[in-house]
Amino acid sequence: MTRDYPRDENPPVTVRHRPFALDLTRPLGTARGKIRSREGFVIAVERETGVTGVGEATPLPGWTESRDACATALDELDGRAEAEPPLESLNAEATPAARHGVSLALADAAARDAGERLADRLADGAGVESAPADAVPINATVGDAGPDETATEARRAVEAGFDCLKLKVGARDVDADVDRVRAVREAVGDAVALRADANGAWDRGTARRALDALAAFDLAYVEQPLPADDLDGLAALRERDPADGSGGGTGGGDGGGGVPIAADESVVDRGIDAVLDAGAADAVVLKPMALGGPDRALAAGLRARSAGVDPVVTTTIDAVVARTAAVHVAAAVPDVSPCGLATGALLDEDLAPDPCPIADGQIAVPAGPGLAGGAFDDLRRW
Ligand SMILES: O=C(O)CCC(=O)c1ccccc1C(=O)O
Ligand SMILES: [Mg+2]
Repeated sequence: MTRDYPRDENPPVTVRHRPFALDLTRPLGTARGKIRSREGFVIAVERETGVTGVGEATPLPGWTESRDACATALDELDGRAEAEPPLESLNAEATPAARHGVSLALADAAARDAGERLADRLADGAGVESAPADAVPINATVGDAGPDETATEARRAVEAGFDCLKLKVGARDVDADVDRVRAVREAVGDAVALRADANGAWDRGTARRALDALAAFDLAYVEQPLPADDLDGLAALRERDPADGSGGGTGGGDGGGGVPIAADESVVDRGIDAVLDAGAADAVVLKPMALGGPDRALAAGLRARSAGVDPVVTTTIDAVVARTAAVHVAAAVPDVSPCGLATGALLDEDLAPDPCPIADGQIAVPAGPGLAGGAFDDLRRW
């Protein structure tokens, strides 16, 4: 028999986890090095009602805790039946991936028990009034390669229906990146939105030079042109003074005719409030795995939105469970900008078939209950 629990009361759960390792089809080149493989944990929490929720903790060192630290945090929860949500013992700053995995599994279980989609559950919990979308706009992710290969990849993405592309920059000198961006713009034409992600590679002078040179290519934004902690530098690149009385992040435009700025690593390292308060960004990139869970990523997105800053949800090249969760998070953000959720094809293999079809530059939000109905049932049993 299923017992109903009021939504704020958490029934006892038993937590389990097991490791996985997945290779990328080919390494994703970034200014911070190549991502070649992803190692993480599938989490299952079983409620007293008999319902099992599934989650994923896939740490990416540099963005989250190490694999060992994640394993240690999860080991401490394993097999324990708890009346209190085990989330209390997981620190979102110290072990964000572990907290992500457990909070996702708990939310999946709660949504399944309630017969709701995860997106609806998340939106409800965060006080979002509008109903989550059934599909979310996405960008294609184009890695670091020479101009010809980058342009070919970009053209292929457009042929596949994408109208927003994000390319990695910052691993080469500025002139080489300008050549790559020019090659892509010429290959795809003016109707496609282009983003460039420097992953914090530039110093202030280089960033200024890069933005001036890239201004010719009508970029939707440059992501993390400066190191994560240089919030004042980011604010200055927007050509607006955060202390001029207009407040942080109220503009939502490009702050003075230049290239708009997005913050990614800054949100992880300094927190969403510091980024918004500093007026450091026109857009913020939110990675649920690095921010400690779908709930925390959604909360950050809503804070950004109310400060006039555009939220964008992306993955850390996660396996299918966490990618699907990120799709639900994005769906719960009203009018979300194109999100970096088309990363499944970067993996050579996966934990389960992908329940989120991509078409016409959009990714579908799976019907519930929970993450994706029965799609991950094999992952609940081991
Ligand atoms: O945003 C995307 O298109 C995909 C996600 C992505 O680029 C990424 C993936 C892993 C680690 C860092 C990043 C990043 O945005 O910097
Ligand atoms: Mg980024």
